[in-house]
Amino acid sequence: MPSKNVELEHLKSADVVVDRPTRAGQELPMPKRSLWQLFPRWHRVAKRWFVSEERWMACGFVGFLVAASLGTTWMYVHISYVQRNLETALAEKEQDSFYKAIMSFVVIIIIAAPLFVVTEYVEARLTLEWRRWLTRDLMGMYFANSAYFRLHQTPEAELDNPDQRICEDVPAFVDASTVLCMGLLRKVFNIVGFAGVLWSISPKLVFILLTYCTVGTWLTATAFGKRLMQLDFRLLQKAGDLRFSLLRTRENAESIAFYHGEKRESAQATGRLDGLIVTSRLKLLWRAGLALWSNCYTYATILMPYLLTAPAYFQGDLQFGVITQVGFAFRRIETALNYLVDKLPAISGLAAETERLDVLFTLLQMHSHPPKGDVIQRSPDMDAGMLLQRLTVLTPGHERALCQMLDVQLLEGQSLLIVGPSGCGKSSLLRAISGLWTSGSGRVHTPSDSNCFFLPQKPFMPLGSLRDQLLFPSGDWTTPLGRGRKGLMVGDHELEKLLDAVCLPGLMDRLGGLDVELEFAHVLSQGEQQRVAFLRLLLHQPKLAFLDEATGALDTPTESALYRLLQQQCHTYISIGHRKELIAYHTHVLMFNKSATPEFMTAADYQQRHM
Ligand SMILES: Nc1ncnc2c1ncn2[C@@H]1O[C@H](COP(=O)(O)OP(=O)(O)OP(=O)(O)O)[C@@H](O)[C@H]1O
Repeated sequence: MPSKNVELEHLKSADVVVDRPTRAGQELPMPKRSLWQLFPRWHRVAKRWFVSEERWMACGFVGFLVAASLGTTWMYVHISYVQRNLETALAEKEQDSFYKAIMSFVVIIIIAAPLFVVTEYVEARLTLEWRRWLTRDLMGMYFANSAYFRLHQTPEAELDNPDQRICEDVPAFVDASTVLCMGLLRKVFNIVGFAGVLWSISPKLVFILLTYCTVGTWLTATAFGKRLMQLDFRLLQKAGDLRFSLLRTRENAESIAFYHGEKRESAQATGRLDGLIVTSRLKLLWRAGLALWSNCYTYATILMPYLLTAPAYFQGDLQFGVITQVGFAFRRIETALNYLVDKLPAISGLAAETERLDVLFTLLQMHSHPPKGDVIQRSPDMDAGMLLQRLTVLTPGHERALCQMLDVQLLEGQSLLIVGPSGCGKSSLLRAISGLWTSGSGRVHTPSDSNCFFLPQKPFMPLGSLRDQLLFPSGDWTTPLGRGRKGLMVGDHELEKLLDAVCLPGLMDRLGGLDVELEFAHVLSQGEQQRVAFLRLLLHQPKLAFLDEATGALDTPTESALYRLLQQQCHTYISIGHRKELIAYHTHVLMFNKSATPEFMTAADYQQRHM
């Protein structure tokens, strides 16, 4: 795996916007690449499915579509000859040839009708299966090794709206790639097929047409392509920012309502909407310019076949049907050669989606593997207890050392209280021990991950029933395709007893049973959520538990009751807390001070010195 710095350099040198959701009105730098330079990036994203375990399915779909396109082109070439015979027969009043040509038409229609339907179906299936695979691939990387968390830790590698990239950019990328690639393939076949037809009539026609269309395509891509792509990129970003701002309002509805912060939030969302509209207006103008140029360019080609073939017809060197055939072939080649011009808006949209997905893939690849090199080493090799050896913890961007050269040994049955002023680095130490933060040095020895349990400051309430809340992160979970299960089977009676134990008697009845599904993050108070989280800890019976101000919202008697339970059921634990009453439930104390070298001592020593 390339080193993090090399990959970040790659992102920077690519002029990619790697930023958090933007402030209203804030103008972001846009990619400076031309459309042609984006091809390697498109290829990098597109090929993933075609080299995956599903490559046979992917290649099968593509193989069928290539064969169907060849068949379709052959049919169109055939139609041009049938039409030529038909019109010559009409002009020369030859009945037999006329009806023969009509019969040929009927045969072609009988073959073409089902072929078109099947081709359309296979193309749609290809798009669907590709989207399914790519979305799963991205989501797999997003959830692997806590990449969803790490993505937002270092400022230089933070990117805007990953959810939008996964949910909206993937289908748009897959749709546009399929439509454009298959369209391009058909056009190439058309060019080859009809250039042959034209060549057999007059090679001069082929040269004139090729020169005209090549110059036209180059002019269009240069004048409009880059600018449209940049605008598409900015539009996607602004749409994501607007959605992000509304999402944050929903997530923090209560706090915003208490603060009466709606004016500011609404102004911010409106500002983002305005930015989106301004960019959309600009894009409309550029698209109108492109349409004007394309129209002039295309209409000029209508007259060309007549002007080029009429002199030979007037001299009696060409049949009447040949003029129509030349017009037909000319139009098909011209449309094929102008494909890139016609599809420029779609191509610029695809370019923007490619850019955004490629950056997401690069960052996820960087974060979805455990980091190597100069980082904190973790060894999940202890049966119980914890050992920190010469541990130095830095903030993810290496701006600040939060603790240096820390040595701590905690044996089975011992417990540690981490104390210190707000912002000194207590939670960060737990992040480093759990492996979420890796910047720094030294070694952390703990029991295996499945034998450790972390209670964060803010309990997470997953979507699901009350039972799901209590068993999280284990228990059953439902997906549209069925139910999944991860260990831990607990009876209703036992859950009820545990609810009583964590001072939540009657919660089950109050909410309507264990299987009722509610928005628990809103229905339960902060303290109730902390007690539910505490129940999870008791249920999982870890060998080592970490509690980051996990009882901060509770009154002192309830907090004491929970800690007594913890002492009985989980003998080795580490807590962060500000209340002095907590010392009674711990054997040791780690005290952070201003020097970034925390002091490790017994609880008795701490009490002697500070109380
Ligand atoms: N992702 C980050 N990048 C840079 N600095 C960070 C990041 N996250 C936290 N910090 C900084 O690290 C310092 C320690 O934060 P931490 O959350 O560990 O404090 P704490 O001691 O647990 O505080 P509190 O008691 O208020 O919870 C803070 O100054 C914080 O601003």
